[in-house]
Amino acid sequence: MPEISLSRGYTLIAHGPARVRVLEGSVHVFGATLGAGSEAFAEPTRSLPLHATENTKLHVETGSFSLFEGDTTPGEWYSLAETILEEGLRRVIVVGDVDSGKTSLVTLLVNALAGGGRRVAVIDADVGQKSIGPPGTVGLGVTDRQVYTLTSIEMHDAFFIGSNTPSGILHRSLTGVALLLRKAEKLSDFTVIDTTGWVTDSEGRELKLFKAFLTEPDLVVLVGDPRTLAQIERPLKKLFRVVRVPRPRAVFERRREDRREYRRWMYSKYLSRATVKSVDIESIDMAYAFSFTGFPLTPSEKAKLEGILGVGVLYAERSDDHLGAVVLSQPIQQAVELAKNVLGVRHARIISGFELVHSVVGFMSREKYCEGIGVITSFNPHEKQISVLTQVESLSDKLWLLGVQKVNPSSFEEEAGLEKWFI
Ligand SMILES: Nc1ncnc2c1ncn2[C@@H]1O[C@H](COP(=O)(O)OP(=O)(O)OP(=O)(O)O)[C@@H](O)[C@H]1O
Repeated sequence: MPEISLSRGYTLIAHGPARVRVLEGSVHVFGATLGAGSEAFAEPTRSLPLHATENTKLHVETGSFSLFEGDTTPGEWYSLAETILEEGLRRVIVVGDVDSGKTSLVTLLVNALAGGGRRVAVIDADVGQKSIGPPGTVGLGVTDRQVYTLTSIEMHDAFFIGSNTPSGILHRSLTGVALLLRKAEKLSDFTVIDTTGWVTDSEGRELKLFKAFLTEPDLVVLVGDPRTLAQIERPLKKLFRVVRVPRPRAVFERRREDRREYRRWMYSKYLSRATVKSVDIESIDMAYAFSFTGFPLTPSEKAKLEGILGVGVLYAERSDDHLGAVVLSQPIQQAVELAKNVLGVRHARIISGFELVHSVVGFMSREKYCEGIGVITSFNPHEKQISVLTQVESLSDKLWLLGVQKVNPSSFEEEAGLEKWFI
């Protein structure tokens, strides 16, 4: 691939996946300086604006490129960063529409605030288009150095919400932000919170409002179209300091397929060193599910249940209002109703176990909200074993959080997921 001479003042936008090496001179990417010898990688479906601050020579490998005159990053973004640093605004939340440039602005703020002994925490609550932590999580990373992309900040911890959208589970997203903020502020001088681009309907607006109520930011930054953000801006202005900044002039909008492809890349990143581990189903404790949450039935209760259902029962449990069972074949509905009556429960979840296959799970421990994620690869009814592709060790001492998303463990492509609370 060719060498490119980039004149001072021009911006070369690399569309990922793309790799660029600076041969001579230097470029700025969201405020981070890349000098001669540095390399930059634009993630699949994302773009990196390389702004030449002097006459520069680049070596470009793979990817496509566009050239712009001037800096495509708005001047207001740089002034905003200066204000935050000068006034010591420790807690900043960035809110905006999809593809408004939120993540890029957060990157620029990190670059302006980190360094000189200062540490910056980023809480990445953009669960569908993650930079820090796998998809379906709120992630926390801390850095004391400049980064040209947030994905290079290591995940310190995360909170698995179990879905690529907070829709219907706002409480999980809010709890994740609250818990990680507590951790973030022990580790850093500044915390910047990135959010999803979901700002338009009532649930999306509520999520943003509650995130602000919960985090009590020193500054709310609204990025993008004022008309889209008006219903968030007015209430927030009454309570907090709010500033509005424009979106960059060269943002490249991503289609639904691009967003899926980006998630595929992120899943592969977090599962690339994973191995398949097998666990006895009786040793699992789960949340975000009905199954694996009740008291296991004794052998005699299980035998009685088999008699009522008329099918082999591998595992069964109950709580005050639910019966959960893993069975060898599906019983008839009347038998399930009879079992509910006999046990005096309102709900029955009778599963074969195969429903779980390819589900994404999160693993929580006492030390970390998220030790990592995994993909259930198989269910062996006769051995009562579940196998999971994961980097996490010793799965039976973790709390399993069952996600609704399914992912193919070989290609990492998303598959149709579970209905919430189906299992
Ligand atoms: N100044 C800029 N010049 C060129 N491209 C940019 C600039 N700022 C952002 N982009 C690109 O535009 C795309 C969208 O930006 P970004 O991901 O920051 O927006 P977002 O609002 O966080 O998106 P999402 O809706 O996924 O949350 C990205 O590929 C990003 O690299």
